[in-house]
Amino acid sequence: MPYFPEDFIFGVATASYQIEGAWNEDGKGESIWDRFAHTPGNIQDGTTGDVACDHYHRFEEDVALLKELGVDAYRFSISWPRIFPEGRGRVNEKGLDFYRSLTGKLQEAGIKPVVTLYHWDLPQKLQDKGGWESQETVEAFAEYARFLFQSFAKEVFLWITHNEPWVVSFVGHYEGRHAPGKRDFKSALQVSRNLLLSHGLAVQAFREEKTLGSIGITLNLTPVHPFSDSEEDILAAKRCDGYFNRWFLDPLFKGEFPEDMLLWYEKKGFALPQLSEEEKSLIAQPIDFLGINYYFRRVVGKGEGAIFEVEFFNPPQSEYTDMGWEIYPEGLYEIVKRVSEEYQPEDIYITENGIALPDQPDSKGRINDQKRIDYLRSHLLALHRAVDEGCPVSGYFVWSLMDNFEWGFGLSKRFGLVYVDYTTLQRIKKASFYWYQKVVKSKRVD
Ligand SMILES: OC[C@@H]1[C@@H](O)[C@H](O)[C@@H](O)c2nc(CNc3ccccc3)cn21
Repeated sequence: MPYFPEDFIFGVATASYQIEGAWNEDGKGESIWDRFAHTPGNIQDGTTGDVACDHYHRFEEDVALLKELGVDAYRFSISWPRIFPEGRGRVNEKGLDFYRSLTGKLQEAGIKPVVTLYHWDLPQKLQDKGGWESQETVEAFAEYARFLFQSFAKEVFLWITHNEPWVVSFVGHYEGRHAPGKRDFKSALQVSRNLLLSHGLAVQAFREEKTLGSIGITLNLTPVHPFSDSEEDILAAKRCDGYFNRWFLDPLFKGEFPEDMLLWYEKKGFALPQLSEEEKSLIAQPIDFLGINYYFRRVVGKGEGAIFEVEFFNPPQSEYTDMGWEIYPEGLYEIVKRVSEEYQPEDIYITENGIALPDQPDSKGRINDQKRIDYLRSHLLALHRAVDEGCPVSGYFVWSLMDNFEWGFGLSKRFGLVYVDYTTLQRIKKASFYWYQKVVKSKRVD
């Protein structure tokens, strides 16, 4: 029976724009996701995060759910425009008070706060001045981070500078499916560079402020498998591994963007200015842990697609989630092993893993999400194998505590251990809530 170490951290994760609501209350400034969701056509089901789970007003009820779940830690993000409505300068005290109240309730419940500084809700005022393409946002982020390190100097267990810089860069600035909705590969490359620089400045500030806790960054990593063992499919998989994984792993742990990708982008007309020695050191300064968000793998072959010349495949024999993502638990083992061996991070936390399902209450108001239990079990067993083989993994966070606003899909995709009825905002614990409660309590997966 696989037991996790006694001090292994089990938690759940959320993010500010996805759960808080109160989008324009108590002095909060507009974010790029407020603007993006208010723009017709951007969100598949036409909903917004204006109310979402109304966590801003219901956080005490939600902390009570966390306490009942028995988690060791709770990962949430701070809404930058709730603290600095214009991105920098004037502080919104009521915004700061909300997070002080939240961390206070967590402390009372014996739950460790894990804070993500940036989970995609950039102040719109900064976007109006170029957003992540601009040096001003890099500097503003460093100020925002330093302010939070000073304001929560002792309360936070883990600090995560950025959630998934790959998504911010390429889904937000190339694919255009996320805010700010740009479709410009050159912008996406510039954004990825600035996100890394801002991460480095934040880590520097963390060390200077002598803040308690640990600091790291969270990447969404996906194993990339070639569709066949043909030379061209293997090369296509290598290109995708560079695009999805090594583009951020290499600068963070080796101080350089991957050479093969720089050459490929240059060949495609996207020359990126070299990082200076100072920039390389800033980005690659030591961090205390790497956060990994794992959901699925990718299977690719040679294709005619514009920049990457790849085609994606969905293996017919696999099962898929409500997001259309393949269920591939071994991928969690693979990515942890690969990152541990190739990049030697000090520590690893699985900061997100979960599944979207078309959950609905039955005639008795219960939600029997057995498929979510099966997904979480299989991924925890895969993770346990990596831990058993000596990989430095110290914790695991389910995405998500409760159903929430799923970005471009709106409220239609449900990832929660707790169901949210968006007409009444009632929370209903799913079967997976009670299953995970037992795992957290026993540190055992059966
Ligand atoms: O989609 C589920 C979650 C999402 O709600 C979180 O805010 C975000 O951190 C998150 N990242 C992924 C995995 N990566 C990803 C890949 C392509 C598009 C968007 C996200 C899944 N999720």
